[in-house]
Amino acid sequence: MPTSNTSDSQPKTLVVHYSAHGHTRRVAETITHALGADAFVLSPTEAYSEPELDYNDPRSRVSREHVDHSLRHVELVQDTPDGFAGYDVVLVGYPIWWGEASWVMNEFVKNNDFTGKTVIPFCTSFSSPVGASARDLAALSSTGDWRPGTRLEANIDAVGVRRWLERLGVDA
Ligand SMILES: Cc1cc2nc3c(=O)[nH]c(=O)nc-3n(C[C@H](O)[C@H](O)[C@H](O)COP(=O)(O)O)c2cc1C
Repeated sequence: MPTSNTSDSQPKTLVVHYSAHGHTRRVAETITHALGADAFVLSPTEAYSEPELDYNDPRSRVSREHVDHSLRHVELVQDTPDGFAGYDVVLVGYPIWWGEASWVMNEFVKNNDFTGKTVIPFCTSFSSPVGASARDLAALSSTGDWRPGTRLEANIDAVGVRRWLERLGVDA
């Protein structure tokens, strides 16, 4: 449930993320605390097990989804955060999978109306840059003011979060 965003003059901010192994979760939690924002976690109806996430196994779930885009429909327990219409700024965090945004994000992006919202993508990865991942998510959504995506380090702190958003010119 919403915990903050008490002042009416402040933009109302939501941090949405998916994380398979906790790195993106850690960043999302840092951002949430730094901004006094609300949080929403994307949960696949069928959660990925460790063997299913094994990208070295060509038969694993994630490897098959990588090769065959028709398998990438990942149903979510909840597509739309409670009170979503009331948020001004939505930060969207995901891990990089094979250079792309984890496709767990796709249903969230496709099934929500971002009209009037500033959307700020961020990712974590082993080493890959954000690349086209954020632009690809923006292209999936026909609504919202999507800002450039940024790869963040898992150990980013509150000062780093503020610097990042200042660079983007975002008041969150
Ligand atoms: C299926 C899969 C594919 C991945 N592909 C890449 C990749 O192309 N480049 C990269 O730098 N890291 C890749 N990684 C590593 C993750 O992006 C990285 O560990 C990320 O921080 C994980 O975030 P999470 O712990 O929130 O899931 C991949 C991980 C998985 C599970």
